[in-house]
Amino acid sequence: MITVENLVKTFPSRSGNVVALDGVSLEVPQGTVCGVVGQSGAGKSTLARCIALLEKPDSGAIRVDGTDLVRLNGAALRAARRQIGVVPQGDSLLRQRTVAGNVALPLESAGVARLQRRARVLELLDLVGLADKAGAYPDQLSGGQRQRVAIARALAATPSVLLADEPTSALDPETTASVLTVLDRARAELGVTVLIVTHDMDVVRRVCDDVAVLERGRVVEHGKVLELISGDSRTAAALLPQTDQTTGLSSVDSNVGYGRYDGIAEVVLVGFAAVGALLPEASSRFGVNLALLGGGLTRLGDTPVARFRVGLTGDRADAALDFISEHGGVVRRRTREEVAA
Ligand SMILES: Nc1ncnc2c1ncn2[C@@H]1O[C@H](COP(=O)(O)OP(=O)(O)OP(=O)(O)O)[C@@H](O)[C@H]1O
Repeated sequence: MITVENLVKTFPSRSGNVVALDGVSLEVPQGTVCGVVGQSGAGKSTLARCIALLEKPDSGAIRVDGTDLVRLNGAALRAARRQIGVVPQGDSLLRQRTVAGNVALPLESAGVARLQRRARVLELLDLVGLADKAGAYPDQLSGGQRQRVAIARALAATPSVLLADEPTSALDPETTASVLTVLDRARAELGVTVLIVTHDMDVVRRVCDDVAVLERGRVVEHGKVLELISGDSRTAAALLPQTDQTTGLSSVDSNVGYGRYDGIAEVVLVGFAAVGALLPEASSRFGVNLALLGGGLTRLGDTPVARFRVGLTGDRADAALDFISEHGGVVRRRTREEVAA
C-alpha cells in the first residue's frame, strides 16, 4: 500500500517558483495498478521522482506500508529505496552488461550470494518472458524487450511498490501490450503495488484498477476506473465510446429523427451480464422497441463495458429505463434538444 499525503514540490526559476506539486494526495491499495495521468507539465514525473526518492518534496508524506519515507536518512533511506522498484523513463540498461547482468545489478548491490542471485534472475526473466535472452546484450533486443528487462531489474530486490514512468512511450501498440502484460503479471503473481505514470489513457484502459488525473500539480480526479466511468468524469469521457459516434456497432439506427422516440437516454453498462443481456431484457419485458442511436462497446482490462445512446418507443419506455437502472445500468435520460444539439 502506498499513500501520498499533501505533497508539495516547488522548483525555483528566474520568473519565480514553479509549483510542480501543489498538495497531491493519493492512495494506492496493495496489489493494485494505479495510473497517474495528465497533460504535459501536470507534475506526473515530479510525483514519480518524489515517490522514487530521487527528489525531496518541500512538504508532505510518502508512506509505503505505513513508513513515511520522506523523513528517512542514511541507511534507513537506502533500505526504504529497496522497497520501491523503479522503471525509469527511456532506455536505462547498461549496454556492456548482459540481460542477466542488468537484472542482477540490484542483487549485487544488496550483497546477495551468487547462487541465489542466479536463481532469482532466472525467475525474474521467466516472469517477463525473456528466459531465453539471459546471455544477450541490450543492443540485441527490441525496445519492448529492453523495457521488460528494466521491469525485471526493478523487481529484483523484491520491492512492494513498482513505479514505472512512461513505460510504453515510443513503443508500437503490440510491444506496448507485451510491456503492460508484464506489469500486470508483476501485480498478479508477486502482489506488487504498481504505479504507472503515463500520458496515454489507453494504458489506463488496459491495466489500471485506479486512476489519478493530475492538472497543474493537483489531483483533479482519483478513484477506481470502473466506478469513475459510471459518473460524469474525465475518465469516463476519455475511456467510453462517444455517444454521438458509433464504434463497433453493426445495427445502428442511423436515421436519427429524435422526434419519433418516446424516450432517449444514455446508458452505461459494465460487465458481461449487463452488456450482453440488459437492453434486450428491458425491451422484451416492457414491450418497448429499443434502437441504438450511437455509442459502442469497449473493454477495460478484462471487463466489457458499453455506452449507448438509445431511443425507446412504447408506452412503457420510462419503466424500461427504470428497469435498466435498477439492474446496474447507469441511465441518463436526455431530452431531444440535448441530443440534437
Ligand atoms: N528540475 C526542474 N526545475 C525546474 N522546473 C521543473 C523541474 N522539473 C519539473 N519542473 C516543472 O514542474 C512542472 C511539472 O513538470 P513534470 O515534468 O513533473 O510534468 P509532467 O506531467 O511529467 O510532464 P511531461 O508529461 O511533459 O513529462 C512543469 O512546469 C516543469 O516545467
